[in-house]
Amino acid sequence: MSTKTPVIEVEHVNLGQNGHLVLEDISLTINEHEFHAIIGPNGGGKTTLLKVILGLIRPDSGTVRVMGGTPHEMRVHLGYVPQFRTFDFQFPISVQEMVISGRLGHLTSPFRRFSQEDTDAATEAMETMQITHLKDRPIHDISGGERQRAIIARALAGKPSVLLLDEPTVYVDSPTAVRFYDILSQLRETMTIVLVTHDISALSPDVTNISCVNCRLFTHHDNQITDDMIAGAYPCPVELIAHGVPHRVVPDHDNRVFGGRK
Ligand SMILES: Nc1ncnc2c1ncn2[C@@H]1O[C@H](COP(=O)(O)OP(=O)(O)OP(=O)(O)O)[C@@H](O)[C@H]1O
Repeated sequence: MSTKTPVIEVEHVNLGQNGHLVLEDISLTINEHEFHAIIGPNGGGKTTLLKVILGLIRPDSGTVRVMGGTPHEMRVHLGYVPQFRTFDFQFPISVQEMVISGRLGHLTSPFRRFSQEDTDAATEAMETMQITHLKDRPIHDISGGERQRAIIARALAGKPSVLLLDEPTVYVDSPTAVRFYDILSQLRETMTIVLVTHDISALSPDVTNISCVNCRLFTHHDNQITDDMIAGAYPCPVELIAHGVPHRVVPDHDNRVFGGRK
């Protein structure tokens, strides 16, 4: 029997923002080499949960362990791909300069220059994301899909053990998203992947685990989106995950839930 090694352990996390409870009693374990999707409606707390895991926001109560340590201690093992819109693409740097900036967490001093190891890691990350041909182009001069790949290459340059991505397919078309998910599936051989998205119609068939967040967390520790997860997390009809989408991971379901409730 294979043993699972937890890399992220969230226990009884509560967090309020501006007097509103955003995360309520969240407990979640993500094991090594999982491709874990965190889904949920807009404003449901997905990004906030990701930031708690990354140690960017402290919960009001509860604990977060990353590879047995605190998120702060283990920061160098976490690769973070924030939402696309948080990047300033007018910054006058090339794709290669952007990608190698993902090595900053590995510098032992802010005054140290990038080493050959840093350059090699950036080169490898650009190869993985298939953007080597763009390396000398200014980042303001490439397409949205290419920018998205550059952001992910930047995270990969840090050689993370866990890659956390926030809405990575929002600005890419369907064929690009499919290629992108193929790359993520390959990356899973060497790292754990945590992907946040509200767009459950575009989930990869290779996702191994799905958790649903809407203040509280609903999960079944596998890759099924079940009636009770949807009923718990989505306050309104969810036809968007329904029919005609290839590779869907929704099992037989109760029309009362999927047809529009509440
Ligand atoms: N810094 C903050 N101050 C006040 N409220 C906040 C802050 N950050 C998040 N919130 C609120 O917390 C809730 C959850 O936000 P969050 O961004 O985590 O949701 P999400 O599920 O990622 O949404 P989306 O799919 O729209 O990106 C929202 O109601 C949001 O307005």
